[in-house]
Amino acid sequence: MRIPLLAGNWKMYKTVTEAVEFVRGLKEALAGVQGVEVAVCPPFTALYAVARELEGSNIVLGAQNMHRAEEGAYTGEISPVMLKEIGCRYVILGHSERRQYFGESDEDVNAKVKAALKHGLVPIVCVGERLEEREAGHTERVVGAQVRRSLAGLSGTELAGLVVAYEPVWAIGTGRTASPEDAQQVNAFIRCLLAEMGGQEAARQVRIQYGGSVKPENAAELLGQPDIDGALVGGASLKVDSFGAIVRAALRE
Ligand SMILES: O=C(CO)COP(=O)(O)O
Repeated sequence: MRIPLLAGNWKMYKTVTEAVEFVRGLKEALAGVQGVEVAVCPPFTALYAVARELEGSNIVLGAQNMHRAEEGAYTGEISPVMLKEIGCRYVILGHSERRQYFGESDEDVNAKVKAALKHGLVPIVCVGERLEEREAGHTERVVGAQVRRSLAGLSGTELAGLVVAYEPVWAIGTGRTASPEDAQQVNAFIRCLLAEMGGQEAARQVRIQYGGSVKPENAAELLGQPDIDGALVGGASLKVDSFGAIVRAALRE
């Protein structure tokens, strides 16, 4: 059984004060919740304070990005060692906003994935097609290439332990969600590909999330699909009520 992972990607939202206040509310809202894993991924500045606030709770911590090197002269960057020490379990890698605005390639993502695994962080590796690619019928070709390149050179055991997030770019922050059937189809395709890359057992274990305008109203149907093992939530993860409702939708499924 794959335990669904509901992760909130806060992007560049919330000061330290706002983050701590939010997490206090979320802890209360999710007290006693079991059977799903819940993670929050605040901006770097709030990680330390949020980590302290989460101690002893059923919510875990993730970061939104990292550098591939352990340390070095890379002004403005954060290393996997730093994230691990602060208490992160997850790190989002290759988010489409990183690819689009910061020029991250699949090769960059691959190097970061390997560095994350080396330091005991679980990567949440994001893939997804743009609107024109979907409309041209190239979704599987684009997503397939991203998966193959971003996860190249990993063993079956390594693949089994990570998380892939299918996030169609046209559904991010637009209010436009992939239909549950479309999302299921791509997630199942990714799982097949991972079976080719790392074997059936790895494919059976790896968790594949869906992301892109997930909200309380559509969460249950998306999370009810057999190959959707949780959600990577942007906007709706910034409010306790909406994120809590999405977590509860996963519990029902
Ligand atoms: O990019 C996302 C999560 O990583 C999705 O963002 P929205 O949920 O705001 O569409």
